[in-house]
Amino acid sequence: MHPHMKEILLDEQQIKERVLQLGQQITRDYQGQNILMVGILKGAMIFLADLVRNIDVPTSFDFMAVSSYGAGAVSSGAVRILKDLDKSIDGRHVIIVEDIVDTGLTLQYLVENMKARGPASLKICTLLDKPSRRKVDVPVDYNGFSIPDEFVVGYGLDYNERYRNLPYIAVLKPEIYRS
Ligand SMILES: O=P(O)(O)OC[C@H]1O[C@H](OP(=O)(O)OP(=O)(O)O)[C@H](O)[C@@H]1O
Ligand code: HPA
Repeated sequence: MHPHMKEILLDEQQIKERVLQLGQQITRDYQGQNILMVGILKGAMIFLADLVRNIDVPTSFDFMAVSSYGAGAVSSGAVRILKDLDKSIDGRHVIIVEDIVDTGLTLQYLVENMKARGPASLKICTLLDKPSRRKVDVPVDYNGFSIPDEFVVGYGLDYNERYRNLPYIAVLKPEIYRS
C-alpha cells in the first residue's frame, strides 16, 4: 500500500466485480438503444474506461470538465465549465458518469445544464456515493458503493491532482490531507 494511505477501502478485485455488475445492469436497461456516456473529467476517466468495456449495447462517449469555485476539497456549489461536450446530446440517451457524489452540487448543476439540451433520457452513474455529505438531492440511478465520510483517493480520485493512478480506493492519512 502507498505510504500516504491509512487503509484500503476498496481493493482492485472489489472494484472490478462491481464495475462488471454495473455494466451488466446498464446493458439490460438499455437493450435496443444507443447510449452516450458523458464522463466528468478528470475523476471519472478510469471508471468510465473500465465501465464501457462491460457494456454490450452500442455506446459512445464524450467528456465534460467542470470546476467548482471552492478551494481544495470543499465544494461551494458554483460550477464553471472548463471543457464542454463536443457534440449535441439532443435526442440521445445520456448517462452522466461520475467518480463520486459528495455534496451533490456538481451533479445538480450538470443535470440542469444537460436537461436543457434536450436528451431523450438522462441518468446518473457514479462509482462512489457519500450520502452523509449530501447538501442537495440528486437522483443517482447507478451507484457502485456507498462509502463513509472519509477523504478517499485512487482509481481516478485525487488529492491535489495526486494518487489518481492507484489501482485501489484508499483513505488518505489525515496528516497528508492537512499538510
Ligand atoms: O458532489 P460534489 O460535492 O459536488 O463533489 C463531487 C465532485 O467533486 C469531484 O471533482 P473535482 O472537482 O475534485 O474534480 P476532478 O474530477 O478533476 O478530481 C468529483 O469528481 C465530482 O465531480
Ligand atoms: O473523498 C473524495 N476524494 C476525492 N475527491 C473528492 N471530491 C469529493 N469527495 C472526494
